[in-house]
Amino acid sequence: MANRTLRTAAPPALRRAASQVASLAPGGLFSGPLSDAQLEAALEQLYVQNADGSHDLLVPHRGRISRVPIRATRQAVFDAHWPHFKLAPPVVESSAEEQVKGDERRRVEARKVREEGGQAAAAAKKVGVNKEFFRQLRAIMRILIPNARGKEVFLLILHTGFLVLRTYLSVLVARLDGMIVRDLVTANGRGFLRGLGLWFALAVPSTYTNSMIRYLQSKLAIGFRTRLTRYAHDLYLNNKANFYRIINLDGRVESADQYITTDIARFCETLSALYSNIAKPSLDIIIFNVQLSKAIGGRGLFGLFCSYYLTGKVLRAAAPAFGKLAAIEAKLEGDFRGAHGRLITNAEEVAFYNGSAIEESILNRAFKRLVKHVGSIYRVRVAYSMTEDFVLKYAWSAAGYGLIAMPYLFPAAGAAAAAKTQSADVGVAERTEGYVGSRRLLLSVSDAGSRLMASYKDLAELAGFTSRIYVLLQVLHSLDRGQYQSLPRPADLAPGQPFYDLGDIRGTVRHGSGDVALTKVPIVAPAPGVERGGEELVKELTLRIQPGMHVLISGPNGVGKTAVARVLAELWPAFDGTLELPDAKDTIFLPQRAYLTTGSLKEQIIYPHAVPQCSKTDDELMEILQAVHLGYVVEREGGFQARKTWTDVLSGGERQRFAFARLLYHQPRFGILDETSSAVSTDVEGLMYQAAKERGITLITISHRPSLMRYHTHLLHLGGEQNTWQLEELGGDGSEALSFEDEIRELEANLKDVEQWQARVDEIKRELQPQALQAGA
Ligand SMILES: Nc1ncnc2c1ncn2[C@@H]1O[C@H](COP(=O)(O)OP(=O)(O)OP(=O)(O)O)[C@@H](O)[C@H]1O
Repeated sequence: MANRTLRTAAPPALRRAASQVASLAPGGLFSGPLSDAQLEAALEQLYVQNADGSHDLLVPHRGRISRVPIRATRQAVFDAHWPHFKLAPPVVESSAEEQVKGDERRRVEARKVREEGGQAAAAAKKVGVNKEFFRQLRAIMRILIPNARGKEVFLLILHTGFLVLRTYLSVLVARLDGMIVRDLVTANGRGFLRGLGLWFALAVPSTYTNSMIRYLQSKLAIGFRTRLTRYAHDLYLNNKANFYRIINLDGRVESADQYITTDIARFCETLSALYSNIAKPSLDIIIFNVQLSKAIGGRGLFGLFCSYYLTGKVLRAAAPAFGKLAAIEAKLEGDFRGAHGRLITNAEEVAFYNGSAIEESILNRAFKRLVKHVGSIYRVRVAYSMTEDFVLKYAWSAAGYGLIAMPYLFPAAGAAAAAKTQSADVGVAERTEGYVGSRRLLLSVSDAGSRLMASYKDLAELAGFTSRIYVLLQVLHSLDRGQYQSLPRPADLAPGQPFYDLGDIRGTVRHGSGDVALTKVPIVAPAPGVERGGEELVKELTLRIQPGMHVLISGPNGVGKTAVARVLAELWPAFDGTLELPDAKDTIFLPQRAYLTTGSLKEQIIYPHAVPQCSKTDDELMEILQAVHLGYVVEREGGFQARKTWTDVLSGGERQRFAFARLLYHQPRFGILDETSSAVSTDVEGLMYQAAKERGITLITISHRPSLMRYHTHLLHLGGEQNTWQLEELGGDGSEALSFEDEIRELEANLKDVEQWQARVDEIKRELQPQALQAGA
């Protein structure tokens, strides 16, 4: 969609198309080709809201639009799963001495986790096919197969049916093989031709069965992936902003995007492939061995099993830690992808600095680490593959030859007597038939065995992916419940000194208040997994902002101004005191960087509303844009429905004005603005502030610009000694507009004083001259 403007449809046509899209039955499909208007309507209208709160996505696909029902995971489901994902409670030490030792151990562990790049990386070192792996897999299976009547169960049953059918067909093929060779040896042309006909007749169901097995395996993988991705999304993107917490308030998972996009996909593919890779050869081995036992007898079969057992032992001992290697590979893939993501996000800045060379070396370093690791996996695989090949292809076959030959070389007495009565030719033919059949079965067993052994390697790799997915879900579950990493208070911290541990948040938050109020709330920069805890930026802030009280927050860089906004937005916790907040819909936060979403021009104004929620007409939206001096953009960009990469086409100031337009569109009771107009000229800035106040929005502004004081009634100054703060009432009602004329007048008045200041500077310089100082002395 990059930089592509769709042809603007006439509004009535668009409205008609939109109503067609909305009236489409759930699960329904628009048959193509769609008109431009319909396509626009569907692109614009991301989803259709249902009466029960669920929504149906409108997904354009190959010139059609399908309506896909999406049901959010219910809280009851998360509650039921929580016991399977929660961390084991810390061991309670009985004596004070043990307590100290336990605390030290937790500190060392946290340090190690940090050094190793997150919990997932640390966990990767312990993965393998063990009890913990099966526990984690069971917990994830609850998400993949939520009930016995689900689609996945049906797919599994069908899949199993085809697996059995394929094994049965293989047995038939083995028998037929023997018959064809027998007819050849006895020069039975008719029998040979009949055998060939049967051979082709069997080929049709065999090829169909093989294709169906692959198809069902892929269906199962995509079904699992859909369930797991939706589950992770529901936890990641809910109203608790867990996507923010996982990045900023928790050090356990790095690059969550890699987990959700790539690791989940690889986990599901490996899992569903593993089912066929284990079920099919296991079934083959059982059925083929039953068949073989008819030819080689009970003793032969016992010998065969002894050889399986021995080779299994040898291979297991020779197998490297595939799970651990796979988990580390996934982490390194994540790092590499993350480095690329960072470059894309900051492309313009890097280009301005001409920073390609250093960025390339950062990317290459991440890639090199990945390649080195993958190279080492290949190396360890060479030795393992050699052992596997030798054991499964050659040792098994040799043992098999010996076992098959037994009945022929050492026939039982009765069988030998019977053989004598038959003609020599018939005896040779039957022996050949028996031998070829058994030989094919044996080859199949050997093949099944090697697939089973190979699937042990897949199982070990699955253990690696399982551990990563499990850690992701565990962290998301615990963040969703407000449970963070906790560390003990450092022993050397003075008793009166505060220690801010994310595991010990004591503040109270009350929603539904008419004001924004903080009572003795310390503003603390959280530090997940850091021994000394969070850093106090502002000491116990107490402040009540009532409607109509416009507060400007100022102070030096890094003092904690944005941190106050983060606490008010509940992104950072209130470690102590009481926070009173209005309902979420009554407050809008405009962050420092003006965020632009993907979608149409209209969606930039109404964000985070989606089109179906838009409460204003195009004319009303135009009025809002004019209030922030952006009216011209609609025509320039091709209408409200135009879709572009907005960060590329809007200037910095325009982006900030769009953010202000959002404030006017939502018209909340409180607007918390963080340097929202730093790139906007002062005259337009003044008009925007004026427009917001006229709409009854109480402003809480973070800014370094003193010119903004005139739009506020109070000044909160941060950055006093020992993190103190000061609230000052500003003169006036904050309603004075600043125009260019006002600013010029103000500057001219200041210029008048310049002569006086210059005279004073000269005076000071004179007084500081050495002669004057000596005279003074
Ligand atoms: N995600 C974070 N995790 C931990 N500490 C942070 C985080 N973001 C910022 N900090 C720290 O919190 C302190 C306050 O940051 P904040 O962004 O509130 O500063 P500010 O007063 O708004 O500065 P500026 O005027 O430069 O925007 C800084 O020292 C910074 O190092």
